[in-house]
Amino acid sequence: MKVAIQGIQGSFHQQVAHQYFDETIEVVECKTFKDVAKQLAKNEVDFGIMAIENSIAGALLPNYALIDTYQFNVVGEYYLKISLNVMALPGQKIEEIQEIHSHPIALLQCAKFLEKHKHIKIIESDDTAIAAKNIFENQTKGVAALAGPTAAVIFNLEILAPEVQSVESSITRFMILEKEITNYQSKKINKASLKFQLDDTPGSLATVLNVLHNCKLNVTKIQSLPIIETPFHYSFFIDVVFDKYPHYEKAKKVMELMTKQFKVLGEYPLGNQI
Ligand SMILES: O=C(O)C(=O)C[C@]1(C(=O)O)C=C[C@@H](O)C=C1
Repeated sequence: MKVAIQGIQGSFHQQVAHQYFDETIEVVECKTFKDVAKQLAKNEVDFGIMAIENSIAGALLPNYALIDTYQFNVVGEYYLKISLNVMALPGQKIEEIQEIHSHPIALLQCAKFLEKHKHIKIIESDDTAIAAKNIFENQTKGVAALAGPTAAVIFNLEILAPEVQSVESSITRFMILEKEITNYQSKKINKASLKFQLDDTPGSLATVLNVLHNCKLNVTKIQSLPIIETPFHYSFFIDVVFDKYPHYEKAKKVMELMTKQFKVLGEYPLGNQI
């Protein structure tokens, strides 16, 4: 089975791929999330994995847009604890570090640390592990990477400052994507990701939320995304959790009538919350 991820060996996406599936899968490394989408769209891989939100840095909005425009199906989700560490070639002190390289979402998670070390220049990289790999391959002194502990082991780097995320518990939620739904998922479905638009009239969103409440659905996330063709109008992306599938089916029928462009992005089992 082939699974496309953004990042290389030692990245958080790679960890998720092996933990969600198993060690036997073939991981297809991509430079960008767009490349992950292209691989999946061309049927080059069976699944794609995309980070969708982090508990400190917030939503990865471009990934909402990719999942929507490529019409992928969300077939699962995975929550991973993110431990970010400052790592560099062995024998250096934090005072000697002039640059720190990492994925932009990882950098955002460490804003407090970076604020305290103003002498360090912040440079964005494609993923956390590639930042570590570049230091190792070029044997660059004075440069650190912000990455997970596995990257330090793989690329022989020393951890100068462990766990520098702004709060101890940083968790990223990842979406497991398929182009066409297969029957891989045999677990109970109790979560759904939905998208819709509304007329810009008073109470239109409140009415939808009331329907969800009346149908005993718990809204776990609501995200709006601009409709780029009509400035300051938005699409809504909502995640709901439910005990009984018929309750969700009822809500879905009402929402199909009440909203515009209603779309189910995926129905899947709620991931294990950390
Ligand atoms: O750079 C990595 O290691 C990734 O897997 C990417 C990514 C992200 O896209 O948010 C994954 C989890 C962390 O939140 C930080 C970075």
